[in-house]
Formats: sequence, structure tokens, C-alpha cells
Amino acid sequence: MTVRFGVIGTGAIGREHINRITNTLSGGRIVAVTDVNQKAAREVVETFGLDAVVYPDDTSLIADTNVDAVLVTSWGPAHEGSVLKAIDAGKYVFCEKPLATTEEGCMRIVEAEMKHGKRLVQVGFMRRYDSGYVQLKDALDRNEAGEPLMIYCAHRNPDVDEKYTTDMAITDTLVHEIDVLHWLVNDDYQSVQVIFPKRTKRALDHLRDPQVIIFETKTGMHISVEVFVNCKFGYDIQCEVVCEEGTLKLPDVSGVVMKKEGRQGSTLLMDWKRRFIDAYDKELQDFMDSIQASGEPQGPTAWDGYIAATTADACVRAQQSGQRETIASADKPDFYA
Ligand SMILES: NC(=O)C1=CN([C@@H]2O[C@H](COP(=O)(O)OP(=O)(O)OC[C@H]3O[C@@H](n4cnc5c(N)ncnc54)[C@H](O)[C@@H]3O)[C@@H](O)[C@H]2O)C=CC1
Ligand SMILES: O=C1[C@H](O)[C@H](O)[C@@H](O)[C@H](O)[C@H]1O
Repeated sequence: MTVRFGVIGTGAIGREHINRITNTLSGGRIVAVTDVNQKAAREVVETFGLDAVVYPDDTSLIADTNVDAVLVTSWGPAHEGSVLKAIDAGKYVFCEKPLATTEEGCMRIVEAEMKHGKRLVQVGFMRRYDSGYVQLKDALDRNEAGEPLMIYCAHRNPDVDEKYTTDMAITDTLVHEIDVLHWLVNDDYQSVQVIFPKRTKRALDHLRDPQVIIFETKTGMHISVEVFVNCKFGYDIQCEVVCEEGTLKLPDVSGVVMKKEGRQGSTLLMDWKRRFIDAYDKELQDFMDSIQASGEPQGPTAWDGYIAATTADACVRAQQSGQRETIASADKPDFYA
């Protein structure tokens, strides 16, 4: 069986996913696309040689009986509506982060999926499929360096556009660490504080950059994440777990190391498309394979999307208050155990 996708949002990551489903992965096909920019939707069909219908909106796309699964790659505020419509139609949904822009919106999706009675939703937290993070989690699960005590991270972008705002450092960028770190150490977040170090002159005037976000977990771990989105030198993701008997560090990813004329060096990756290309492939292949094997996706769930939203909300409060903010989440339903 081939998973027939309808894509809502044919922008940057929508095109990336259309390309990988069409030309890299196995078991999927694009049969429908929509975008509020209809010209962009038509161009995608032509660019990738798709045998796909261009629909005026998500409602008409989801109603297409040839669509088995919906790929939500529109702007964040539009995700909740499309996901709820897809669940209501009994369609599988792969939704890029955020699942919804509020915890209430995520809870509406959780409740709709539980009412439907089986998992339909996977959220695009691709770092859980990144080989470096998988190796890190395997080592932690095997207790190779002893009990984890602290984690130090850096999430660096070379630059961001003028629409990027201080709260997006949390909701658009840190959200990846929010999801992957509690998964890594099997712990839950307790509280958060946000610190604004000396500003870089390379950020636009409206943006506080860099930021340091400090979490405390329910077992007492301390997690520090630097978010620096105008670092200029490259796309740089760092994660080091300090344990009782040693440290575990995320492998660096870079290009070929060249030695020449008395110098040695390697190229650094410059954006997320390349740094996590394998993880994006694996998350979508897993989505398709799991649907075909068990009838349910096995990747990050709508509940993971809810946890990310409640944690991000607390981080934004901490940005505004300058105080340590408590992170309160509802108890996980057995449906997501
Ligand atoms: N997992 C990851 O590493 C990444 C995730 N993302 C997420 O993917 C989503 C899309 O991001 P980008 O592709 O960078 O944005 P983009 O702006 O390049 O593309 C979004 C597209 O959605 C369309 N759109 C907006 N509202 C719509 C609606 N209601 N119905 C149909 N189409 C609509 C826009 O016209 C645009 O073509 C965002 O939520 C972003 O956070 C983006 C990049 C990387
Ligand atoms: O949209 C994105 C992507 O999620 C990247 O992974 C982040 O590094 C980037 O900051 C964010 O804007």
C-alpha cells in the first residue's frame, strides 16, 4: 500500500518534504496540494512533476477520498485548524512544529484524537531521529556514564530574517531542545528562567539575541540552552550531558576535513535543511512504515506537541518576567503511555 499525501503549505519545508517523499523515500506519493498562495502550489506540482490536484484550501484537500494522510507544513497559527479537520475526517496527520500555538489548542487536538480512538497524529520533532541524538539516548539508557546531572546545549543559526522576534527564539527555535531533551533523559520539566546576555550588534534592534534558557527538571537536573540566531559562522547544534562518571557529547556534523598548504579545516553546515536531512528522511519514512505496519504512527505524539506548548509558554513568561517560572502540565493520558 502506498500512503497518499495531501500537503497543506508548499513553502520551504513543504517543498523539502514533497521532494523526499517523491524522490528519496519509499511507500508514499503526493496526490494533492494546497497553499493560500495558489501560484506556489501550482508551481510545486510542475517543479516536482506531481500527479496531484491543487485545492483552494485545506478543507477541500482533506475531503479528497484519495488522500490517506495530511502533511501540515503551513504557518504555525494555521496548524490547529488543519489538524482538527484531518482528525475529524479520520485522516493520518504529520504536522510540523508547532502542533498548535497554544497549550489549549494542543489539548483540543489531544482530546479529538482520543475521541477518535486511535493515533493519527505525528509531530515533526525530527531530532529524535537524528543519529547523534539516538546514539546519545542509547548511551544514557545503558547508563554508560552514570546518572545524568546537567545538560549544556547551544542552538545557533547564522542569521534570521526581519520577521523573527524575541519570543520565536522559544516557540520556533528552542522548541526542538524542549522536545528532545526531556526525551533524552526520561525526565519532566519543573521550572525555567531566561537570561539575556550582552546583545550582539548583528541582531536587528527589536531582537534580544543571544538568550540563555535554564530549566530545572523534576529529578533536579539543570539544563542550560544558549539560543543565538545571529552567530554568523554557521548552523551549530551542541549538546553535552554531564553524568556522575563522565560526559556524553552530541557528535559534531561537518564536511570533509581538508589539509592543504600547512592548514587544516572543514566546512560547517549553514542551515537546518542539511544538518538534519537524514532525520527528516527517517521521521517521514517511519511515519509511512508505521501506518502501513500497525495502522498508527509511532513517532512524536500530539501529547509531545502539548508538552512542547506548555513548556514554551512558560519560557515566554520567563522572558517577560525575568523570574523563574513553574512549568505545569496535565497528567499524561494512558492513551499516550
Ligand atoms: N522541523 C523543522 O526543523 C522545521 C520546521 N518548520 C516549520 O514548518 C512550518 C512551515 O515553515 P516554513 O516552510 O519555513 O514556512 P514558509 O513560510 O516557507 O512556508 C509556509 C507556507 O504555508 C503557506 N500557508 C500559510 N498559511 C496557510 C494556510 N492556512 N493554508 C495553506 N497554506 C498556508 C504559506 O503561503 C507558505 O507557502 C512552520 O510551522 C515551521 O515552524 C520550518 C522549518 C524547519
Ligand atoms: O524553523 C526553524 C527550524 O526549526 C530550525 O531547526 C531552527 O534552527 C530555526 O531556528 C527555526 O527557525
